[in-house]
Parts: sequence; C-alpha cells; structure tokens
Amino acid sequence: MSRLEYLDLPSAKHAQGVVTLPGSKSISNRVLLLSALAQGTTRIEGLLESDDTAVMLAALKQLGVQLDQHSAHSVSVTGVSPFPVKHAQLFMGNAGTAIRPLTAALAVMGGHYTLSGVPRMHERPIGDLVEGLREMGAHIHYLGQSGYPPIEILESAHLSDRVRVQGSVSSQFLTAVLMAAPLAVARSGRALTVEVIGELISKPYIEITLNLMARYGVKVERQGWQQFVIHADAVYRSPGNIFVEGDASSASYFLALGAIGGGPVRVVGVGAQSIQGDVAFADVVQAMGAQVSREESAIEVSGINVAKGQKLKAFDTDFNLIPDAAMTAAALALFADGPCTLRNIASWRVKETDRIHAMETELRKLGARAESGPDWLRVFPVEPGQWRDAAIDTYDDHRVAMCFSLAAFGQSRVRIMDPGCVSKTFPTYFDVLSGLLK
Ligand SMILES: O=C(O)C1=C[C@@H](OP(=O)(O)O)[C@@H](O)[C@H](O)C1
Ligand SMILES: C=C(OP(=O)(O)O)C(=O)O
Repeated sequence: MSRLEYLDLPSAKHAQGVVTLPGSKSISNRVLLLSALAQGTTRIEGLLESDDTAVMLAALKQLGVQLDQHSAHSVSVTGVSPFPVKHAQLFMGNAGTAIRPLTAALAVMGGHYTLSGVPRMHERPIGDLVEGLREMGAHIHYLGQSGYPPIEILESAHLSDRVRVQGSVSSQFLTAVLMAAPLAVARSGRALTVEVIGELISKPYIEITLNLMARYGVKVERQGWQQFVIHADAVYRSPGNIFVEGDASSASYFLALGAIGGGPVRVVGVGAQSIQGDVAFADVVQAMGAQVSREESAIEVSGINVAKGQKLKAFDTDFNLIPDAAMTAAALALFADGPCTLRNIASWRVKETDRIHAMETELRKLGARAESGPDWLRVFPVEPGQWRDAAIDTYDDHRVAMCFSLAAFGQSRVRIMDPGCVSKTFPTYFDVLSGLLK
C-alpha cells in the first residue's frame, strides 16, 4: 500500500480533548515474547497494533508459537519453549524491541536462525549483545557488517552461568539477556549471573523488563544496576490474562499539546500507576509551566497558549532516563522563553535515524537556531516574526513525524513529509491529533 507523500498541518489556535492511548510498544513486545516462552496460555488485551508488534507477532508465528488473534488488540498466546521450529529466517523491520530480545532467546534456545531488518536496522548496533551471548557460549555470526544485523544464530553446546553485558549503547541488550535468562538456566540447570559493564542507559526500561518477568513468575535478584541473578528454578508461567497499559511515549505528544495549546488535554491509559519511565514527561511539561493532574491511569494537562504569545519556561535537563519522550521536549523548545538544552542523549544517534542530527536540521527549517554535540542538543526558540514555512523531513522516524506536529502552533505553514512512518508505533496518530486541534 502506498503511503501519503505529505500532510499539511492545520494552523492551530487551541488544543483540547480526550485521547485514549494505544497500547505500549515496550510492554506489548515484551508480553508477546514472555507469553510465547511461558507455560500455559496468556490472553493479552490492549495490545498495540503497529509495525513493531506486527514483526514480533509474525516471528513468533513462524517459530511455531500458537497465536489466536481475537481482535486487533487482543490475542491469546500458548507458550512453548523451546520453540518447535528450529530453522527460520526472521524479518524484524526496524523494531529494536523485537530483534534484540529474540536474538537472545533464540541464541540460548538453540537452532538455526537468521534475523534481518530494514536497511536502517542494519546500521543499528547489536554488537554488545552478541558479544555477551558469545561469551556465554552462543554461536552467532554477522552476515554483513561486524557488530550489526543481519545475524545468523547457530546451535550452541554449553552455556556458562555468567554473562557480562555492556549497557552504555542500549538498555535493550540487558533486557534481552534478562528475558532469555530463564531459558539458559533451564538448559544449564544452574543460576545465571548477569553483570552490567559500562554505564547503563535508559534505566527505566529495565524496570519494565523486571516488572513483567515477575508477572510471569520470574523474580530476579539484583544488586542495584550492576548485577542480576536468575535462580536455577526460574520458569515462566502464564499469568492467565495480561492488560497492556497505554503507551507513555505516545502520550508525550498530547501532554505537550495541552501545555502549548491551552488544554485541557487528557490522556487515558497511563498515569501515576504506570510502569513506564516516560510518564515522567508529565514532570517536564509541569516544570515548563503547565498544570498537570495525575490519576491512576490518566493524566490531564492545561497550559499556556502560545497562539496568544505566551511562552513556556526554558530547561537544561539530563534526559537519559526518557530518551523517547525527550524528542517531544526538543520540539517544545520552539515555544520556550530561552534556549533549551537536552543532555546525555547519545543513544539518539543510533535509533530510527540519527535523531540529534534530524532534530537539529528540521528545527532549523522552522526558524529556530540549534546546536549539538555528541550527546547533547540545544534549541533556541523561534522569535516572533521569524517562523519560516517548512517541509519537515521525517527520516522514516515515527517520533520525528509526531513531535513536529507541535509546529501546528507556530506561525508558519508546516508540511510533514511521509507522515505514514508513524505506523512504527502509532498508525492513527494524525487522525487522533486532528480531533484535538481547533
Ligand atoms: O526496551 C525498550 O522497550 C526500549 C528501550 C529504549 O531504547 P534504548 O535502551 O536503546 O535507549 C527506547 O528508546 C526504545 O524505544 C524502547
Ligand atoms: C528507539 C525506538 O524504537 P526501538 O524499539 O526500535 O529501539 C523508539 O520507538 O523511539
């Protein structure tokens, strides 16, 4: 199906309404894999329907896992471990949450598999994970460039009871090893100790992993962020039913719209009880001057109205804990009362695109000044009268497309190129957006 070439943003004066969020990508792909590995059948409700979950579902099906889809957002998964299909070529699109955990699970289970993705996936690092798994005894080869997919997994003989994982490039490598750990102990009969080397980034995603593993019966013993022990009797057991909460990263665009467009904007599906680190984006808009009210599973934001010449407070913030929602903060900087600095975001360079470069380039098109370094970005707000009409390139990055929708509140005409790239995590984003803007 061909994608829309571009979408012209309306000139917005007010943002108001209620949004029911799609399911969390991070939770959806984790519970799909955990359910596939667990004893028993799990009924998953609230599942995200998107490119990233589609590749995980397709891979599990190909691996012989029984999936009964009740609707787009509801599926029953009957676990089987090890997977019955021992040879497969798996296509992982550009989903980090699919390729990394599946690589670890398949390498530990044994079999002969290849995992590949879209061209950008072949530029996204996987070396630290492969290194750790090899040290553990897994056999993995690079089919292209060393350190990157595509990769080939071969049968392994013995697995060790210790593994070290580098945590400074992506937390998904540690997530992958932790999720595969019960399969390793099932094979070796011994507890597995996972040691983190380097400074672990994106820590809240590890909390999601540990929280969900516990829901499937595996409690991990930990020493801070340094060491994790998975006991010899660890086994995944289906929790029966599991509900996927709304996506907190997807919520960030609407919370931001409430902050610049008057509001109130209410997101339903995440709140004070969320297990996702990105709910902390509510604190970011609050610090910038918005009023935030938090309920168990809803957040409401009312703010200034930039269409009336009001401004948000500028920030200088370390965003290492919320790298995805941080992109929304970079877009909010357009409307601040001074330069805004985002620090400790080196991981942006190895995501869907080089996000530091992409944000800097595209924010400039609107009339903003921007500067960057290896792990930081500074954005100067656009002065009144300085807004420029622009066609925003989105680099096949859903978050670039979604966060530039905030420019509907600027003083120029804005075109979003390839808006369909939002299908990675939020296929209906622009329809939902249009329901909020007045
Ligand atoms: O584990 C996860 O679900 C994710 C971890 C983060 O990646 P990094 O750990 O690479 O920062 C995040 O950016 C990604 O969208 C989802
Ligand atoms: C970095 C992201 O995705 P992935 O899970 O592919 O790493 C993202 O969704 O912003």
